[in-house]
Amino acid sequence: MTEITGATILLENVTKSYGAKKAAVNQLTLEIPAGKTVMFVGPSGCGKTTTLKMINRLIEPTSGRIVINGEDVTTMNGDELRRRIGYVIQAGGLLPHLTVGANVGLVPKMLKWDKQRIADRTDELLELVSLDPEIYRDRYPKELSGGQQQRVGVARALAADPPVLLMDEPFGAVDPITRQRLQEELIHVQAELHKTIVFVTHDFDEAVKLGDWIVIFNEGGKIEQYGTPEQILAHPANEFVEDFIGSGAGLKQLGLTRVRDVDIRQAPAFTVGEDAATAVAHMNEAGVLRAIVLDSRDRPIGWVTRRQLERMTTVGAAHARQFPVVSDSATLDDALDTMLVAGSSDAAVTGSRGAYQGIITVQTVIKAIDHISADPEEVSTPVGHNTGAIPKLATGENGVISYAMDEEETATEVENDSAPWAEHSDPAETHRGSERA
Ligand SMILES: Nc1ncnc2c1ncn2[C@@H]1O[C@H](COP(=O)(O)OP(=O)(O)OP(=O)(O)O)[C@@H](O)[C@H]1O
Repeated sequence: MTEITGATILLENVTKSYGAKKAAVNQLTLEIPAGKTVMFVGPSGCGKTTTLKMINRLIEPTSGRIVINGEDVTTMNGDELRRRIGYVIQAGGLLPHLTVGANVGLVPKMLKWDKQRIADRTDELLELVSLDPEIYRDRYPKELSGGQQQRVGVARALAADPPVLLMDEPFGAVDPITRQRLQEELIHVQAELHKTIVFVTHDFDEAVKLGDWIVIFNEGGKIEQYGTPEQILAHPANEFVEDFIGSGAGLKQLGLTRVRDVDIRQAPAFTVGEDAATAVAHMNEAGVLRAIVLDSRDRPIGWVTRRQLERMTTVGAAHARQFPVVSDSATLDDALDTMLVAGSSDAAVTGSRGAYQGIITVQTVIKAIDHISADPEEVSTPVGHNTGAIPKLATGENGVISYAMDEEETATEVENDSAPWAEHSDPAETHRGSERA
């Protein structure tokens, strides 16, 4: 079984009123299962950010309770709480006068880790978000692209290994292609780490792509539907949800199938510096006319023809002709898009940390479209409503909570979650002053 390092979050009958106005979030009860990614979507001003920030108490609820892994955190010291919760905002929120390495190592340093441990952790996290530590560790944020800064923001939020990650429109400020890459990387990071991620977005397609669960909010933090992307697309709960999804619901189902779910073809691949004659021999054996060129970290950098290789002594990068690359966590929608934009009928597929997996072709995608099922599996939905009713909670041994309304699976996840929730720290600490409501 995969280890879940995230924590269960329960908002219990939570209300937030700003002054005398109608409540921004009204009597919201919401369960966020451990180790899952839950997306908050809804129209502007419906209370997504308010709800998110009540979880780490950057915004204090007017009433109600917040329970994390069975522990009521509503009245605990807010700074202490935020040290246990990673927080990622748009553009990464990096400190401009600190290097990338120092930004990532900020919280470990505050926790007085020794220098070597901080350096090791920083490099490990930069690798995790696909930034070569040798190249980026000593750069300053302004020397990075928007997408790279955002990756550093994610690395920093993970530095002290918090069980919960709150992400507030983290990819809102980057171009669509970078956004796609960042989304795919987050999927890879989450597949390795199994954090509990709460993610606010304006973009329904992003919610479909990243979410295990999606909460569709209406004004006042009212939950219109809480379900898996498949459930919501196949069975929108009401007109509001239908309107929100928009007209392309059928096409959006393409966004539910990942590259890794379809047939990825193997194609010969050789690393820069390998003996060219041996490579040609392999190609002859396989009966192919072109091969993928990989860098020393197994990442595809382009392709060469057999004829080009015949003129080389070792496989070189110089002649490698670029071609589109998609992650195996990309949706078929994105993969097709990438190939069409590049004018190519195939693309290299990469896995974790950008390593080469094989190739996907337009033909494969078209074939897969025929097999997309419109009938989602039955799964039990976590608790989520605005009636103010609180699920019956029983606190058992070791502060483990169980829900009378809940299914066995969630309760098991809670019990299995032995992550030392109390020992973590918040990498976003230094910028939270400006975020405080
Ligand atoms: N500090 C504040 N003072 C007064 N009202 C506020 C404050 N912050 C938010 N609000 C109001 O609370 C409601 C919910 O705001 P919130 O930022 O949570 O919405 P949102 O769904 O995240 O919106 P968006 O998608 O536009 O970011 C809005 O009506 C907003 O005007």
